[in-house]
Amino acid sequence: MKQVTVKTSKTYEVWVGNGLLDSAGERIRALSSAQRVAVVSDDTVAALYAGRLLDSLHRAGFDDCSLFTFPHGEASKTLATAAKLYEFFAGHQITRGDWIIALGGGVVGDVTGFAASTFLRGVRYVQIPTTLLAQVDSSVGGKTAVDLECGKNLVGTFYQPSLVLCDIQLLDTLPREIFCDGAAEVIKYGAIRDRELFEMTASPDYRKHLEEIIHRCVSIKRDIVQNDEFDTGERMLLNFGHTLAHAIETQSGYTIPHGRAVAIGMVAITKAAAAAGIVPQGIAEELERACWMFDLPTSTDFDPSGLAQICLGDKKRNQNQINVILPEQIGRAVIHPMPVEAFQKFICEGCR
Ligand SMILES: NC(=O)c1ccc[n+]([C@@H]2O[C@H](COP(=O)([O-])OP(=O)(O)OC[C@H]3O[C@@H](n4cnc5c(N)ncnc54)[C@H](O)[C@@H]3O)[C@@H](O)[C@H]2O)c1
Ligand SMILES: O=C(O)C(=O)C[C@@H](O)[C@H](O)[C@H](O)COP(=O)(O)O
Ligand SMILES: [Zn+2]
Repeated sequence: MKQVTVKTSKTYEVWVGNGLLDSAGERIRALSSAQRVAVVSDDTVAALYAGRLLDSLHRAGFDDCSLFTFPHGEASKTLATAAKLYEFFAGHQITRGDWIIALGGGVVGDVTGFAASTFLRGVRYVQIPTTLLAQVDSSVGGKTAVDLECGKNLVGTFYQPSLVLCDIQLLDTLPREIFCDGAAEVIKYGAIRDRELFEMTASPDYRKHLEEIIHRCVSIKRDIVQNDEFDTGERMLLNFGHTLAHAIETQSGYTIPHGRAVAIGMVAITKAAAAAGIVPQGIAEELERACWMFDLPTSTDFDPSGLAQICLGDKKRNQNQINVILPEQIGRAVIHPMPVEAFQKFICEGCR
């Protein structure tokens, strides 16, 4: 079992290990005198794990627990789902003293966090991430969001969870492609901060090192988010590959999963930067090889000028400048500001 303490506007623990789902009730009870708990999940995850979570909550004396589920997938990460959550919380008389639990992947975590941050202007919530992606990345750091048709995560808040429980055993039921989506974010963490992690990712006995890998990613995220909770500087490094990824997801009508889009985004932006002479040759190929180990795609057929246009609506643009994250080497990334016109040319020429 490993533990990471995150000290931001809220201080909280992230636990990484086996068996955390069944002890969730007592761990939450140690922090909370809530009378009511609302659990939010998607249909797939609820069928697998909600029963065990509810049993654990009841054992810990939470007698008034309710469960809301929505259809799985990115298409549910919307204001419409958030609105249903508000009605559900109100209908179950959730108060500011009660707690909300997000049980699921990044979609459940992001939309539940968003609803928790806005319902009654803030109800405490716990993240119990059930995908690799959610355990290494989305459950920590307090970015919450919903998508708009025209762009990814365009509505959201910064609202830290009160506890994060990463139960590695829950990953046993993940289909391989969904596990591999998470590997894209692990590759990102290695590429921006930790060459050893990057190499560990590429090792054949990857699964044996999951606790160590999740712990390393969460620790990197903790360090970055503690320095820049509100994404005005260093935190932008966590966006390596993401501006393009978000454009790809949007262009696909959210049918291309986030992890796959991030894999394409990291490789494409690094290739474009190498072609422009901004980063050394060879890094994109190293990234590409790491992605291929997880059958992650590394290129797209979408028209680059259309993608560049969508990129300009994402969060890394500030007036006439856009911040592009680039790896100078595996293990070290930098924020490279570009004028908007130069960025469009950079994407159109570099991503063909
Ligand atoms: N807030 C952040 O910092 C942050 C960071 C990274 C990604 N994200 C967001 O996370 C989302 C992607 O998350 P994701 O990849 O977890 O997708 P997801 O939540 O859609 O989960 C993927 C699929 O796996 C299923 N699933 C989840 N856990 C399972 C389990 N244990 N066993 C079997 N099936 C399971 C789900 O039902 C779903 O169909 C995107 O919306 C992305 O923008 C947010
Ligand atoms: O926590 C962060 O900061 C990240 O950028 C992590 C990303 O992996 C994640 O996909 C995040 O949701 C992207 O944020 P956005 O602000 O670019 O929407
Ligand atoms: Zn991401």
